[in-house]
Order: sequence, then C-alpha cells, then structure tokens
Amino acid sequence: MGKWKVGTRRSKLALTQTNWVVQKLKELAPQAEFELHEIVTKGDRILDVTLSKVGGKGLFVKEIEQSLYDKETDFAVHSLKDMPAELPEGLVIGAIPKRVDPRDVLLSLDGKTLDELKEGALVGTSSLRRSAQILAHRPDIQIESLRGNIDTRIRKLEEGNFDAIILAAAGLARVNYEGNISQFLPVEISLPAVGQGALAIECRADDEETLALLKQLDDEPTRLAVTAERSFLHKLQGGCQVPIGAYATVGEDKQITLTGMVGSPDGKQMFKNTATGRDPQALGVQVAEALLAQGAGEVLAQVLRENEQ
Ligand SMILES: NCc1[nH]cc(CCC(=O)O)c1CC(=O)O
Repeated sequence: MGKWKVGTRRSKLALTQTNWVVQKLKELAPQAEFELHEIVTKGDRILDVTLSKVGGKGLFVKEIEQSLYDKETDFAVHSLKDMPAELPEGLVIGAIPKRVDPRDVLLSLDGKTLDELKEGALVGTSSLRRSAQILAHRPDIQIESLRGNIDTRIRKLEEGNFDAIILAAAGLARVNYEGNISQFLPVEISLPAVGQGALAIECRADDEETLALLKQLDDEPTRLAVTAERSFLHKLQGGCQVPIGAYATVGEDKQITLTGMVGSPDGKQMFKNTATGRDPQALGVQVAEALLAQGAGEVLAQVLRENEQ
C-alpha cells in the first residue's frame, strides 16, 4: 500500500471535508498513508470582491488542479458545487461519496422562517441563485451581498448586519454548526446549486492506483444524480456564479428525476422544468433544452453581460 499526497484548501470546511475522506479511506485501506498539502486558491485571496465579477468559474479549484498535474498531489477533495461543469483534460472525478442534505437553510437570530420575516427584511447572500428564488417567493425582501467563509458569514449575522442569511445545510453540518438555523428551505422554494451537498474527489485520469483506492468511496445514486445536474449546467454553459439551480433524485429502479431552474437575479423571471429518465447526460440536456425553449437563454445572457461590466 502506498502513500498519497492530498491537496486541500485551508478553510475549516475544506479541511473538515478532506479529513473526513482521509478517515474513510484509512478504514478501507488501513495500510495506506496520507499527507495533507494545503493550497491557497485565487478564490481564497479575493473574498472581499464580488466573486461573480471576477469570473467565478473554478476559482477555488484551479491551483489545486495544477498541483495534481505537477504530481505534487495525487488527489484533492472539493465541494462538488465549486467544480466547473467541465474538467480539464487529464483529470477526472475519481469518487463521489454519498451526498448529504442538499438543501439551503435560512439562519436568523430570532428563529423566523422565510414567511415570518418582517416586510422588507434584509437577507444576506451573494448567490444569484439564492436571491432569485428568495425574491420570487418574497418580492419585498432586500438582498445584500454576504461574502466570506462560513464562520465569517455567521459572525456577520450575529453582529446584527442582517435579519437572516442563507447557507448550505451541508457546509453547516460538516463544521458541526447547529446554532441559528431557523428553516431548511424546501427545494420547491430554493432549488439547490448543482452538486450541493456532495463531495468530488479529483485525481489524474491515468492514475490507476489512486482510482482503485477512491472507487471504494463512490456512491452510484449520488453519481447518477449529480451527473444529470452537471449535464444540465454544462448545456446552459453555467459556472457557479449564475442563477441556475438543479436537483436530481434516484429511485430504486435507477430512474433519475431532475428538476432544473434558471431565474433572473431579481426573481421576476423564473423558469423550471422536471423530467425523468435513465441516462443522466441526456436527462440534463433535455431539462436544459426545455428551459431554453421557455426563454431562459435570454436571462442567462443578461446576467453574463452584467458580470462583464
Ligand atoms: N459557495 C461556497 C460553498 N461551497 C460549498 C459549500 C458547502 C455546501 C456544499 O458542499 O454543498 C459552500 C457554502 C455555502 O454555499 O453555504
């Protein structure tokens, strides 16, 4: 059994996720040794600028992928939702472990749910996907940008800067946060980001030994679901800074049900479609084409134009 060099970002969430994966691999391969390599990414360095304006695609993964190419590391653990729809040549997702709760959660200091927030309440999020869906449900709400890692965002809520903020349930669960969660937003209100709640373990496509190790952590239903979601995202040419959401579930018969959405950041236009199928790639394309036929392409083009300004 060999020794593996593992690339990870330095944030608490990234380290927790990486350590979780390493722990699981140690259980499966007790002889294997693992060495963590902490890597600072562009996304970590520019957290105070609006990420959507610096071209969000893969901001948190680029340097980590370079270290895989350079063989400074052998695999890296990412939040799947931070991964661009297309991987660079020569790299693959070696394993997608079983997904945890994919939902968004609302955090507020007084325990109010989305429907209970006062008229004109101030909600912090920098996600266009979240703002589109919150405003579609509660047009009176004011959305303000909220950046930083999970700790920073929660601190800004606690300091009284917002009536509520929105974060991913998965990230909070991974750092064991149980504080001011006031509502798990149903996916009918807030369709999650593509891949939310899932991890992706990336490695070199030709590294058979690492692929064999990682394969043991792969969860087939999760892989089918996120493959459909990522195919949908890819067809819409979306990165992580576009108002796109998707969520797929897989039945016992391996039937995949995928819902996709595109919304304008102000929530005034909202396109959704749900379809079922067995081929995840084809299903993603089918749902994307249904949204494009409804006019979603124009909304996406508008967001891209605004990001370029
Ligand atoms: N956008 C940043 C990000 N990337 C991954 C997670 C954690 C949740 C996950 O793995 O899906 C978060 C935090 C959040 O959106 O609240």
